[in-house]
Amino acid sequence: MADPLDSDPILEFSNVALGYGDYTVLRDIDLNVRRGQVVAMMGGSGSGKTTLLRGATGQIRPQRGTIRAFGKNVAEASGEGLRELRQRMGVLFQQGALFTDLNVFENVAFPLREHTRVSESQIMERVLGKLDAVGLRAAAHLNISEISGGMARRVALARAIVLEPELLLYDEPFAGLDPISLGITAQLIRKLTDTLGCASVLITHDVVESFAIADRVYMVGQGRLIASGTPKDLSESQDAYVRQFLRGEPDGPIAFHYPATPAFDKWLDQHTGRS
Ligand SMILES: Nc1ncnc2c1ncn2[C@@H]1O[C@H](COP(=O)(O)OP(=O)(O)OP(=O)(O)O)[C@@H](O)[C@H]1O
Repeated sequence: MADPLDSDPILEFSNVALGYGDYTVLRDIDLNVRRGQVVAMMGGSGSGKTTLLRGATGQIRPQRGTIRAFGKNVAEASGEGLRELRQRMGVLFQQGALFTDLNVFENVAFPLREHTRVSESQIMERVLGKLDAVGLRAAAHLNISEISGGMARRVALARAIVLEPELLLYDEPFAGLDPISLGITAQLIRKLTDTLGCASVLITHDVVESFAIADRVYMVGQGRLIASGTPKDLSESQDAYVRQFLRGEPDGPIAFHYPATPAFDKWLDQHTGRS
């Protein structure tokens, strides 16, 4: 197999700043994700992980720099171009919002019915194939109210991969899972990345599970990229932020207090009459 490092990046951030209005959440971000890789984006609460994901999908435009997906500038894509880019990405949100009025099979079939014109027999084959990949082939007929939270996560995963995306983006895939479901989900993400030959980006707090499957880890904090490398590189890092995060220590450079912003100062002025 070709070395994935020789291939063009599927997702690439070059000197990117991202934020909302005139508030910059993250600056100077350089990262890339290649075919076959599982990449974990880590950082404390509010450090900007979801903001990175929004940048990758084109939901927000960078304040500076360039974000490319499949070689195309995401910020310049609109209309049909953006739809096409998004079809090549499977996004799995934390609340995998399944349609409760559809059964498991129809939930997974939904993107195929919506975006393709494949025949019913092909839909049957593809949907059962994807449900099989997540271990839920025999749950196809169940209603959403009849499945557990962990199973719902896997149904959402089957739905995210049914169009065979080249890039899978997961927002907190391990949040709220019991230890067994957590391990299963992590191994599933690794296996699907390998068998589909896609790339997976995980936004996560979970050090143990993501380090077990990631090829590369990016850690954000204090408004920038704090560290990047293999899980081993990060485990051996002497950086105080990285060490505090990995060890879950309460004391260190990761601030407990949410930082004051110009928007907060303005709000406070308006509400206290402070000038
Ligand atoms: N739509 C928005 N408008 C303005 N500010 C926002 C918006 N969404 C997020 N932010 C701010 O951006 C910063 C980063 O938020 P983000 O959701 O990216 O963090 P996160 O690392 O994903 O956090 P968590 O792990 O707690 O989900 C926070 O300060 C947040 O208040």
